[in-house]
Amino acid sequence: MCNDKLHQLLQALPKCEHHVHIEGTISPELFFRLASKNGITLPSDDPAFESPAALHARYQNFTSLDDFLHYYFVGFSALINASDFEALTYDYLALAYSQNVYHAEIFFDPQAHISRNVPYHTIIAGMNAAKARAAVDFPKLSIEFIPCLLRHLPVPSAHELLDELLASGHFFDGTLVGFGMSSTELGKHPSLYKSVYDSARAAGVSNFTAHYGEEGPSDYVKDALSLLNVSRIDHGRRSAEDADLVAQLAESATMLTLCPLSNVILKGVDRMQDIPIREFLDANVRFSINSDDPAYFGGYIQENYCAVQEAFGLTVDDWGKIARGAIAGSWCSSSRKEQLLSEVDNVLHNWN
Ligand code: HPA
Ligand SMILES: [Zn+2]
Repeated sequence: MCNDKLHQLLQALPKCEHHVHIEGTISPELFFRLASKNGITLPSDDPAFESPAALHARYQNFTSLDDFLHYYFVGFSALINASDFEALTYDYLALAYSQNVYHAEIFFDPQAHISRNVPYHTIIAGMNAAKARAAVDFPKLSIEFIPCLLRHLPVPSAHELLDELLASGHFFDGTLVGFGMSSTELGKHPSLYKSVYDSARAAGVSNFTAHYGEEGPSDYVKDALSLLNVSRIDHGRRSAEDADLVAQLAESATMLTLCPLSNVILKGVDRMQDIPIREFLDANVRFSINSDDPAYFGGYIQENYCAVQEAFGLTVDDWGKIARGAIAGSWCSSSRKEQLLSEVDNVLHNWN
């Protein structure tokens, strides 16, 4: 919780979360509980897996994205049944709603489940069950799901994933709202995935995003825009290193889904103040503020908003711009955007 006087506004502000990996919401406690229930053997060669407290402690010392990803993917091993995915998703939605998230677009990584013989339909059954319960319990919250291809796996595996997703029909019945990619960035140039994105687009998928500019250079972001035709970039922090790219992002209204605590914890920046929040605001680059993998990075969306406020001392107008930009960049209907905008306007109006 931040001490800034804007804290109450930041809590009350209706929020859109566009960058949260559902598997990144598994706390050490839930991981141990599910692993025990499902009879999963924990890695015996790493003292971090001796207890939830030891795992928490290890999460304070990530050295890089790939160092984190090792623990992130071990976390997957505890997720076996639809009920596990339902519990994970519902718990995230409950917490997000308590922080006034009104629109959540949630990533998940099917390849890393299918390869463990957990079928795609098991994941979706669990997440959909959570979504159905949330529709009753959290009436102001809209929820979308976005599968991510994993870049540490061979490219043919991404094509296989796309084939399975297309065969499910889920891009066209409202189950999946778009397509993204994540995992290791360095060495994974967008050109490697052009054929996957082209195939998805040719099959009728709309709404594309990709993680770039987290560890990788601004050229990766530029090339993702031109080669993959994405309308969003996840992270995109390093775009600020290229003034022409910043102008292009502003001109095209491409949204960056920034994850401030993630960048600090994974050592992408030394300090929160090094994230180019002020530069993006001044250049009219649209961005949202997100939690990424909140169980690993020490905070959900509210803690990210507060950390940004503490580092940058933003004004009410700045927050209005961020909140409205996040709505405009959301993958929801224009009538839903109108509703979200009026919720934001209500809160801002009453604040002034
Ligand atoms: O921040 C991230 N970057 C890349 N891959 C990821 N998978 C989960 N979180 C991340
Ligand atoms: Zn991410």
